[in-house]
Amino acid sequence: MKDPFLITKEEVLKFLQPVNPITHKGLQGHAVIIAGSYGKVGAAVLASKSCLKSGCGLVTVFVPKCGYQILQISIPEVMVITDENTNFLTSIHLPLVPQAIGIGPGIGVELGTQKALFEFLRVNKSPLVLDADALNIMAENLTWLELVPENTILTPHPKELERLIGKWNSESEKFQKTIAFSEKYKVIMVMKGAPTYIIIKTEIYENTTGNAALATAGSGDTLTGIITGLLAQGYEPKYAAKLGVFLHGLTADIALPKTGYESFTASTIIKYLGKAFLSLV
Ligand SMILES: NC(=O)C1=CN([C@@H]2O[C@H](COP(=O)(O)OP(=O)(O)OC[C@H]3O[C@@H](n4cnc5c(N)ncnc54)[C@H](O)[C@@H]3O)[C@@H](O)[C@H]2O)[C@@H](O)CC1
Ligand SMILES: Nc1ncnc2c1ncn2[C@@H]1O[C@H](COP(=O)(O)OP(=O)(O)O)[C@@H](O)[C@H]1O
Ligand SMILES: [Mg+2]
Repeated sequence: MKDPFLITKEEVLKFLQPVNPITHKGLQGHAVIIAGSYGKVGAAVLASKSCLKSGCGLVTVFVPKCGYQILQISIPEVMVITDENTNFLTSIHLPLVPQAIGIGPGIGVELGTQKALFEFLRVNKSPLVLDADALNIMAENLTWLELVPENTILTPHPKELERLIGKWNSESEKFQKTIAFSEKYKVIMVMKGAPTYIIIKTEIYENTTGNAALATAGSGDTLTGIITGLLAQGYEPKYAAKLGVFLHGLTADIALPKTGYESFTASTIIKYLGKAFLSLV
């Protein structure tokens, strides 16, 4: 295995985009988050809130009908479109072409949702982040990966990674298989963990931020929102992935002295995103 490149503050400062003083929401990117099902609407709330707080101009969330009021009340800044179905997604139609889409947190693996994901992938042209149940569905239908745009970002945790690439017998085999997967499907693999690695074809990047406080429900859902928000702002996929994991980890490093490991939650990631951005400039 090649030595990984480190994702450090110095590295991310090379491609961090400055904010244009005369920008407006229409220039800051419109992101869509497709997430949630009955009992897991929280995943949609966390992903869309973190997406907005990554600097994106407009965020629309697509949820089953059961998520409508929850979203509208918990995040008034986010626009909501609902599926025709009540408890899970069955038909994903967007009345806009967004600059980026994040799909998967909390959507479940119902047959109707699987069909909806396939139809969505057939027509979608926007840059994409695939997470959670979108990955679980794709793992059973690997040929669908031929439908995704080049450099689509996949964000598996170790179990999701195993579902995608199969079991491994050693760390080096895990990397070999992930590299082969990234090359075969022309996708960026964010191998979440402690630490998180990003695989782009044969290149390996190792994140230098983050700590065990991130081992909490919804932590990955917020990462999906952050990376999608950065993609929508025009970051190239490789930079959106690197900056996203760096900022996500940084929130935990900044918050830890105040929250301790125990009381840090996914909402704390969102709360500290501003401080993470500020610590870069
Ligand atoms: N508030 C919410 O609505 C939440 C919704 N969630 C959604 O719930 C669905 C199920 O996701 P889960 O990830 O819980 O279920 P999975 O079945 O995909 O993953 C859980 C399994 O993965 C293993 N695993 C996870 N991280 C690991 C690590 N770092 N090292 C080794 N093993 C690891 C666990 O031990 C467990 O066996 C997803 O759609 C997800 O987005 C979760 O994100 C939790 C919060
Ligand atoms: N011990 C740890 N140290 C650093 N980061 C961690 C640790 N445990 C989990 N994380 C991070 O937290 C996130 C967990 O994602 P995931 O398992 O998808 O959560 P969820 O599905 O509940 O939202 C990943 O970004 C992972 O890298
Ligand atoms: Mg997850």
